[in-house]
Amino acid sequence: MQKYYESDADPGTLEGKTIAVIGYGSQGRGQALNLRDSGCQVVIGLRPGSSWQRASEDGFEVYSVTEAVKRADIIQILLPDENQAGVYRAEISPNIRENACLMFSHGFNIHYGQIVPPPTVDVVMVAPKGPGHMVRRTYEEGKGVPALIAIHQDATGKAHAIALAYARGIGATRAVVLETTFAEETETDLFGEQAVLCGGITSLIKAGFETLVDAGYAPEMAYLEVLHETKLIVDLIYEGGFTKMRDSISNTAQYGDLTRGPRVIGPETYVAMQEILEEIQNGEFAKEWMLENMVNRPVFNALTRADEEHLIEQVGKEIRGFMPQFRK
Ligand SMILES: NC(=O)c1ccc[n+]([C@@H]2O[C@H](COP(=O)([O-])OP(=O)(O)OC[C@H]3O[C@@H](n4cnc5c(N)ncnc54)[C@H](O)[C@@H]3O)[C@@H](O)[C@H]2O)c1
Ligand SMILES: CC(C)(O)[C@@H](O)C(=O)O
Ligand SMILES: [Mg+2]
Ligand SMILES: [Mg+2]
Repeated sequence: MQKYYESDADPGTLEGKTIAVIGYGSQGRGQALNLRDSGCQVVIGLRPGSSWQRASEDGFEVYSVTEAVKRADIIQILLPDENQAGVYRAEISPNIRENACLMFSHGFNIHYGQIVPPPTVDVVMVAPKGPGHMVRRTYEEGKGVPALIAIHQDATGKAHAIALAYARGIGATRAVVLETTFAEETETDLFGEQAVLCGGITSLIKAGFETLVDAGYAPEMAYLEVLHETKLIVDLIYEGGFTKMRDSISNTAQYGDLTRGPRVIGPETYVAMQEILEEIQNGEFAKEWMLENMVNRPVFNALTRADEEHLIEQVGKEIRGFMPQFRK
């Protein structure tokens, strides 16, 4: 797999170019602040609302999406995936300059054909492999979050150099940048967040919590055991893989881990993961998510509310309130 580091990117590629960051949420804010600190010229494109005020308070020139796109050589679309196609049709497509570079941090809309850019523009991806808040925090610490780059369309012959320079601007080349395709990024990203990072982990924690509470143990005990300590264990895995984590836990824990873990994540889970991956690959998930948005998200809202009201969230709020590391 092709990998890039700091010395592979030429920051001069972005000299004299205006980058319009469209959207100022998790990724928009993190990427825009990092780019500015790296010496890039950045404007923000938004609709009126709370993000507008935040971007202005952070010292950015903020415009409507239409005005920002008119000023831009590079347009990084950091709107929610479900809003991108509508905004693209109404405000980006009519105003985009010939030879501009259209950029994404996730391939969803290009891969599933929701946005079809004209052949006169570059279409690239720079996708940080981490939440936007961490993109900013690690940059401020002098480090970076790894990123993926991909080229969908190279109208100018400079698409690759722009993507790499942008990745450097957000701090990603301080870690590592991997070359991929829109298809590979989209499918692996959706699978990861559904089956492991977000869906898998919350379901696992919830199942452990409910099992302990249903058996009569105190919710506070269950919370500390299966949620709070998850981070401490995952930090060790993150730093040095399973081996470092297992070096740090007791032999008793390690024996339980090796013999009981596969009973929790057994053949049934592999089948479910396979099905989830197939729904991503054949476009079924993308279609379901687009339709869910068209009917004002009944499933999304009901399931979000149910989890917000779950005992684990109430107990967690109370326990974190006692711990100094969570106080602002
Ligand atoms: N959240 C992450 O950490 C993360 C990580 C990797 C990739 N991504 C990708 O980055 C992109 C942005 O995701 P996010 O989570 O940062 O989004 P977000 O929901 O945090 O922020 C979206 C921003 O767009 C603005 N916005 C929404 N609708 C708008 C409209 N119609 N017109 C103008 N502005 C509008 C919002 O006010 C907000 O500023 C997505 O493609 C996502 O898949 C996100
Ligand atoms: C941060 C994630 C989960 O990795 C990203 O893919 C997202 O969609 O927010
Ligand atoms: Mg994602
Ligand atoms: Mg992701």
